Amino acid sequence: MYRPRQLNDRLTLYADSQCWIEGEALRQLERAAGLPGMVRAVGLPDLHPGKGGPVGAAFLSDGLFYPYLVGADVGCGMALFSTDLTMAKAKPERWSKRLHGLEESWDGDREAWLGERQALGAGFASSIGTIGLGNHFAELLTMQKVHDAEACRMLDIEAGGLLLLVHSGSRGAGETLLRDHADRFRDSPLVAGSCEAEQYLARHALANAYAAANRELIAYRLLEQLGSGYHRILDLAHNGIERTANGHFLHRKGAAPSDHGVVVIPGSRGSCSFLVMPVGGQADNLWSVAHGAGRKWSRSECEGRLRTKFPAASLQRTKLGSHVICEDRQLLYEEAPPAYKEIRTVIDALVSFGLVRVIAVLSPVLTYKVRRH
Ligand SMILES: Nc1nc2c(ncn2[C@@H]2O[C@H](COP(=O)(O)O)[C@@H](O)[C@H]2O)c(=O)[nH]1
Ligand SMILES: [Mn+2]
Repeated sequence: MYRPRQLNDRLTLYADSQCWIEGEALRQLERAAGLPGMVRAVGLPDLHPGKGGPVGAAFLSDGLFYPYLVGADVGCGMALFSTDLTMAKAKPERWSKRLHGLEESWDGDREAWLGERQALGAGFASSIGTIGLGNHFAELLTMQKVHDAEACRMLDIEAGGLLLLVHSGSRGAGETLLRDHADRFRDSPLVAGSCEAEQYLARHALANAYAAANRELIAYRLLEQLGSGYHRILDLAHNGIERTANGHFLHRKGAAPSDHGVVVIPGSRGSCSFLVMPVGGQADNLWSVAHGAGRKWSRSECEGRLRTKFPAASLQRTKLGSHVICEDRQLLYEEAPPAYKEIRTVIDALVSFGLVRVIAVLSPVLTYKVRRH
């Protein structure tokens, strides 16, 4: 088993020589780990630079916490659902023409949906059930390889069945939460127990609940169009702050919780995703593992790098044969598979550090990003 790199007495990096990590991401990680009140920090193998701080990292602080480290999409995460659909009867080409409307307001009872999920106070009811732009998506996947059949059986996952992975967050709720904080405190921390800290944490809890309710409604809306029910296998937020049992604050920014059982770690719409089971105590890695492959290229450089080799229309199919619904030319380039790092190096690193074991490898069938209105 490999040992992680101890960058200083409070900072550990879980990346081996195969993981490419940008210098700026390391600088951001070191800077954040050195902030007042920080007890410990970890960088994960998908580490890459972010707006305020690094993405692919977790931070433990004492007596105060830093909203800006978690950013505007509080509660953003991955939810995985089993469906009634099978690969044998899948019609991805037909579905890619038929599926629609996940960028438009849901015409069902939004208040009831939010209320039943303790998310009504978050506001932004008109956005519930919408994917949002950027890196968010809903994706049907098939099982490419099963490593642990018993674990799959326990999770109610069948080899020929299609799974639905939804990546979305708290939409306007998280955005206004960070904006309101930054207007008053910029990147300063909030002091534990202060009125401002309690107010922030209360809105954070609502944003988290909203994000999970959003992912479930996206699943419901998409699968309703395909005549399928669903069953939630997991829902894990990779951006957020939680109070630990001993009163510390655990920040996760692009870090999947590894203390709630099975985790799905996506690659890109053109590569595999992995279902993994965390193993061991997980305290050294702050109960967190990678949340994805992590970006290799910034959004602004993608079109320039890819345009000559890949006409926009060619990006609506992937080299794995899957279909992509994305009627936004710029987004097609910004989120193209080459913009992301190699997921296998991330998974190999997690396995070699003894943090997870692989249960199954999933392959994309159809990815829904956005339809033009
Ligand atoms: N299976 C898919 N994975 C994707 C897609 N687009 C991005 N990704 C992966 O998800 C994470 C999300 O990271 P975040 O920081 O934006 O929360 C990213 O690192 C990629 O590995 C996709 O369309 N399908
Ligand atoms: Mn996310």
